[in-house]
Amino acid sequence: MRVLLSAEEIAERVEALADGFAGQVDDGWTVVALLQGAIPFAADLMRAIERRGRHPIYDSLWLESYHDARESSGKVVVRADISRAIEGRPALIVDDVFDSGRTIAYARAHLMAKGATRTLACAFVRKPQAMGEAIDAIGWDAPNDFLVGYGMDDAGRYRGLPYIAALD
Ligand SMILES: O=P(O)(O)OC[C@H]1O[C@H](OP(=O)(O)OP(=O)(O)O)[C@H](O)[C@@H]1O
Ligand SMILES: Nc1nc2[nH]cnc2c(=O)[nH]1
Repeated sequence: MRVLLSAEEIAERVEALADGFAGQVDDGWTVVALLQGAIPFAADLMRAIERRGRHPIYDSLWLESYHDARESSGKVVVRADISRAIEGRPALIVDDVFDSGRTIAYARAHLMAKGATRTLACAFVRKPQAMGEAIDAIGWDAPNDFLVGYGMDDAGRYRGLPYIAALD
């Protein structure tokens, strides 16, 4: 395992993202974390947003396309939907990694179909193949490795690593 981004570097980047969102994401917004991978990043980002005096609603949407594989199945499946009405509200989608872009594109379409007024999307990590795909904010541009840590898993393992590493 090669460590690529330390816990300290992650924390600095989360604060910078929260600074960027604090002017936009007010109490009328819903923050939607994409399970399972978004959990550590969403927890850090929500706390950073709350520290800036903003109190959006928190919800989560469980989407899956990789299962235990290192390549996307190409098909996004909803395992569990959001728990509150999103109709008439803007949503900030939060995910751990933006790779093909398929998961976030699906989440945007899903929330808009349920009546969200607009979506912003944020992933902590962007992989090279997602360059040019639609995303509103990212924390870090990663190399083209298979990554683990800070929410990212290998068959369910390593999600709790406080740093991001490449698996060789
Ligand atoms: O941009 P993409 O190519 O769609 O890849 C990104 C998605 O891949 C992972 O989800 P996964 O299906 O592995 O579920 P998980 O969140 O439970 O790990 C990750 O959490 C992102 O949601
Ligand atoms: N764990 C993990 N999940 C992903 N989903 C899309 N890209 C990745 C990656 O690099 N690592």
